[in-house]
Amino acid sequence: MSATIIDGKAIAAELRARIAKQVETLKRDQGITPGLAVVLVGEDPASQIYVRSKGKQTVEAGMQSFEHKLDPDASEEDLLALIRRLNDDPAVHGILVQLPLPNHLDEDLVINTIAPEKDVDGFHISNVGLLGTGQKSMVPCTPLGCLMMLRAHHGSLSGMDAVVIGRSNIVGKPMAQLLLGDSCTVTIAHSRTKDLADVVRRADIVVAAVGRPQMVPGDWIKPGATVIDVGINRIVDDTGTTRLVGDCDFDTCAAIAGAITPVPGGVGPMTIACLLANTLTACCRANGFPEPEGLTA
Ligand SMILES: NC(=O)C1=CN([C@@H]2O[C@H](COP(=O)(O)OP(=O)(O)OC[C@H]3O[C@@H](n4cnc5c(N)ncnc54)[C@H](OP(=O)(O)O)[C@@H]3O)[C@@H](O)[C@H]2O)C=CC1
Ligand SMILES: Nc1nc(=O)c2c([nH]1)NC[C@@H]1CN(c3ccc(C(=O)N[C@@H](CCC(=O)O)C(=O)O)cc3)C=[N+]21
Repeated sequence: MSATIIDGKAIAAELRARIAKQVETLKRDQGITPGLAVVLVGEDPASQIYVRSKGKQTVEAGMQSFEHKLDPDASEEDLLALIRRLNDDPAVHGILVQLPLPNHLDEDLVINTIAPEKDVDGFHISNVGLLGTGQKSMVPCTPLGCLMMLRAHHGSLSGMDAVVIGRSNIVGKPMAQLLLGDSCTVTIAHSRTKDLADVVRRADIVVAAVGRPQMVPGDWIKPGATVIDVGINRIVDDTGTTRLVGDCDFDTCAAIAGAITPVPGGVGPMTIACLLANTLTACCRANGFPEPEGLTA
């Protein structure tokens, strides 16, 4: 293996420590505690794990955590009413509705009901538009975490060729916007892309956000390129044990890449740290305080 491992877990811990310090100052000097509300509809076990871990890290950063659990068959009306209540609650600076939602709920409607300034996921159409036009917005946590790791490793990304595999609204598209904002030449690949291997081979930066275990092999990677693996896939390996793998085949990619993020311990921890960063940013904006430095794009 030759690649440098980009240690998302360590970078996230450092980010959370900086956030905790600023939260403490905010509480001491202004008497204000940033608050994050997380809404979970249903009982998806993976979602429950994420929500628990978000709540724990929110409290560890000195913030208030509000958890709202709704039955899997909760009505859209009830969910929208809850969101409106949280929009009006001055103790809540950030609102996250865990996705995916059960099929009977209109995801776009639900997201667009969140007040844009409290939309710490950055999924509201206003935030998507602001990001796309280079204006101040709430930036989606996973792509923001990826950008922070890329900047930590490279400094400037200007002029680099970046390929994002995946075009979802929550990862692929905002990731491409952020890379463009940092002056990369960006290609977005997806399930209809022809000759994906050749497209990926051109990239100095590969961001894989597909949801297919170990899909990207090392021989697609340009020697020395940086690989950011967003995928979180649970597989049962040859020995019968369940483990977490990314969208990239770690061993073969690490043999060729210049740098790579591991799964677990890469993008995942950065996502949660960026959620806390967005909550602090939202709290400062809501109160007219100066924005904390280095927490957003
Ligand atoms: N670490 C973290 O914090 C997070 C991790 N994730 C993980 O990231 C992964 C992607 O998530 P998400 O964006 O929500 O997933 P989606 O399922 O919404 O999107 C997957 C994308 O991959 C594309 N795709 C599927 N198959 C192929 C293929 N064979 N070749 C090329 N492209 C393909 C799809 O193309 P098309 O549009 O044509 O269908 C689609 O654009 C998942 O593993 C998810 O668990 C997600 C969020 C946060
Ligand atoms: N509204 C909304 N916003 C999200 O940001 C959101 C969402 N819905 N739905 C689900 C996805 C997924 N996601 C992850 C967050 C952290 C880890 C994470 O911390 N992973 C650990 C491993 C955790 C484990 O062991 O399962 C790691 O990669 O090291 C993973 C995945 C956020 N998402």
